[in-house]
Amino acid sequence: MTDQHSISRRRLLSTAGAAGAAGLAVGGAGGVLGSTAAHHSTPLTAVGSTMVPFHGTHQAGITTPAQARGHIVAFDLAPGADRKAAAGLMRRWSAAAEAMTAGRTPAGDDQIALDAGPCSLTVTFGFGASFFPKAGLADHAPAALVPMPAFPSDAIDPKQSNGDLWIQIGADDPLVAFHALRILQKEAAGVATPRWQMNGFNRTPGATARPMTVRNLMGQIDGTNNPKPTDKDFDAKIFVPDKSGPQAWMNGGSYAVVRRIRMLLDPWDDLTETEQEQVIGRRKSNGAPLSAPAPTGIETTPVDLEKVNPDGSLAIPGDAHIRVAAAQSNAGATILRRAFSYHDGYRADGSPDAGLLFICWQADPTTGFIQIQLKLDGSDHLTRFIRHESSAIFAVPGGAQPGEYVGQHLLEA
Ligand SMILES: C=CC1=C(C)c2cc3[nH]c(cc4nc(cc5[nH]c(cc1n2)c(C)c5CCC(=O)O)C(CCC(=O)O)=C4C)c(C)c3C=C
Ligand SMILES: [Fe+2]
Repeated sequence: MTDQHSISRRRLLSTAGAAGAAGLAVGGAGGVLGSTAAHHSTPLTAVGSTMVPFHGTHQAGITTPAQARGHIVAFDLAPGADRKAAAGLMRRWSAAAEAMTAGRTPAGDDQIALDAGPCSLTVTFGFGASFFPKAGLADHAPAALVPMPAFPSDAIDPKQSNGDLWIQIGADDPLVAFHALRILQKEAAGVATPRWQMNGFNRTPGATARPMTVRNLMGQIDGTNNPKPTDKDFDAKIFVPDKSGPQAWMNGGSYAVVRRIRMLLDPWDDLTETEQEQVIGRRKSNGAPLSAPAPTGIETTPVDLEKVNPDGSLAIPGDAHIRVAAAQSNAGATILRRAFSYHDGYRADGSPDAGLLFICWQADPTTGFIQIQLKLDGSDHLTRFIRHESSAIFAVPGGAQPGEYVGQHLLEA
């Protein structure tokens, strides 16, 4: 097991999928924080000094606990940029990401994150389907990187969707996250241009009395029933199994499905709390499933989809989100959800332009997100309170080893 995986896994387990209040601090004199740590006369806090290693079997930012700040950005290759140019860009991006995630200053630094530690910074890189023909690598395009089907309730903006290259940045400090975004955008000059960019957030570590699963902007505890790295079939469901041949470059990788989902918060707020709980199938206060009697039910109480109320009705309604999305309702389909909330101001009608930057991870999008969304769209009560407005699927290769860059096995195949 790699350092990255072991640190991430321990943090994930210690916080039950929540943003950790105090991650593993890896720093101090002579530690991995390097030059930035040396500037500090007093030690950094746990939030500042927590480091998620860049190198590993899998890229960081997949099993890493939710971070307080996120940026996702898609780029298109510039006209004439070929495989060699793309390889140079991935090499520069990886070098900058490795330095910043270790708390060191990258080449061409602009001092935005000066004084801060790595703050759990992760940088995750992916390739969209349109990348492969442009880079002369059509024969290496993974079969799993299928076009996203159009779902009946979709309201997708193509300009805010897809893209040749994708970066997900997460950190527990907004300046550290922006710094990474700015450095990586500057490195792309002449090779790739931003296509779309979105900003998200989660709880700040330490904001709650104990580490908790995050709440979304509808006020629900969100992320409870995610698969855990300790689950027997976790790796098989979330990561691409090793193979040989032209797609071996995806060994240890995963597929990211990205959906910007606006929440219709005004109609949602018109519901009573009980009605809201019926939409999801869990209590808002503590996340307990509606099949667990209050007050004994807690967030981790197993869901009982068969449970009936004394009046004969289902305890978890037939159209409740957790029933329709459950693996049992979708031939075992399993995804790892790792979202950020967003708020981009107000729409013309005065309603908040806010919701979820829904990012989920799986070994194969067809048997993951697509399988579940085919069921949700139409039969999930939550559909009436959300709009899917942008969409993308990215092939996210395995992590780089020291001395390598992300995507090297593709670009130098
Ligand atoms: C296609 C997959 C999914 C989409 C799109 C989606 C959107 C979405 N979900 C919430 C809020 C919650 N989701 C919860 C559970 C849950 N959601 C999905 C899948 C999608 N959600 C799954 C597979 C599950 C787990 C189901 C189970 O087996 O129990 C929950 C409950 C708590 C939890 O387990 O995380 C909430 C709350 C929103 C607001 C949203 C779109 C904006
Ligand atoms: Fe959900």
